[in-house]
Amino acid sequence: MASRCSSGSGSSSPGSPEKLPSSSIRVLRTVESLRRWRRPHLLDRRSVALVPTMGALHEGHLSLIRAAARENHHVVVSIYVNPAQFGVREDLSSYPVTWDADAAALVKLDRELADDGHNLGRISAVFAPTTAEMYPGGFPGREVDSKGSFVTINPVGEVLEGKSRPTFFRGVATVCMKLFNIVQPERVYFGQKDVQQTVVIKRLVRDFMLPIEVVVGPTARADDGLALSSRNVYLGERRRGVATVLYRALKAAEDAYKGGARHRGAVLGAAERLLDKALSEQMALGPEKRVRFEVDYVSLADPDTMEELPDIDPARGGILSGAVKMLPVEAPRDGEDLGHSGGPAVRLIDNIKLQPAE
Ligand SMILES: Nc1ncnc2c1ncn2[C@@H]1O[C@H](COP(=O)(O)OP(=O)(O)OP(=O)(O)O)[C@@H](O)[C@H]1O
Ligand SMILES: CC(C)(CO)[C@@H](O)C(=O)[O-]
Ligand code: BAL
Repeated sequence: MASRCSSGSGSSSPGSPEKLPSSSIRVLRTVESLRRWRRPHLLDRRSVALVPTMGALHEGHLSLIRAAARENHHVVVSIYVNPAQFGVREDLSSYPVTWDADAAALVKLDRELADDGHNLGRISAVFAPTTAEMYPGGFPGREVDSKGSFVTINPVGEVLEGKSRPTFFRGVATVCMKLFNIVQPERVYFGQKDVQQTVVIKRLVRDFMLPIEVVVGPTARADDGLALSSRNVYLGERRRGVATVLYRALKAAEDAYKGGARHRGAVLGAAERLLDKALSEQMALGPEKRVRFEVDYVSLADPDTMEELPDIDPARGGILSGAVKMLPVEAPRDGEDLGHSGGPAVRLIDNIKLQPAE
């Protein structure tokens, strides 16, 4: 369960660099300190990887760090909850901040990496800046019409997640451009769970000629298939039991594709039927038992543009994706676990890559 913690408590003595407790992982909080750490590695030709995160680390993040350590001499993990990507009515104020648990997870993983002879590198640094550091001209605001130095990647940033969250990809692209310029990584690691984000980042790298390789790691899932996500802590037990509905729906659509369906209606219809049935079953239960959810979208899109597909070209495959809003529990039972911050509505996303079939 996530806990709130206002600041990091790395170990340091006067004059020595701050490190995570009992480790060699440096904690760098300023652009200047990161650059100072980075400079010698530009000269000694040691490769540096960046794994950008917003903290509240889970196995999905750790799997990206493992992949980065296998292929690079140094791994930098950034932990920064970037306000610019949260809409004005989104969950910035309650987003889980779990510095101590994150630090412990990184130290444990770093030992594991050191013991495994197959890795090129380990976790060298955590970059944990403040918003004043990341937005030196002053934070430009979270409104759609806020003025400031933003990076926009359209039209891919306007559809699907971008339609529901109009400032989201502007915030992501802007902060990633900053992180890439600060860290100057050879490789960056992103998760397939946020598939549209990976497409936006690949465009950013291509269109701004950044000398960076974008690596996408597979979605880490719980045993029942739910995609791991920092926001899962909002769910509480009752909604957690139903939260796999989106994954099951996408699986049903994938099964239709694997069974030979190629038309959009036939593929997505399988997902929509599962969602309708699951919602009807929930609504038949009383308010003290049921879980209500709203489907934001279910999509079948081109893997390179995220534009909707009328049919699947089996030579190219496609991306099945969706977003579902799990509504707050209606009639909580005495002592019921409602989740982090009292269990507000929580928007879950997921996707499945339809592999080329021919
Ligand atoms: N289940 C997962 N498997 C693989 N990568 C993941 C998973 N969840 C997140 N990531 C990746 O980790 C990186 C950092 O993501 P972030 O810190 O936002 O975590 P998150 O769990 O996606 O949080 P949120 O609940 O806010 O979406 C992103 O590249 C994201 O795609
Ligand atoms: C890439 C990212 C760290 C940018 O803030 C964020 O969008 C995330 O955690 O996926
Ligand atoms: N993993 C995506 C970050 C966000 O939803 O803000």
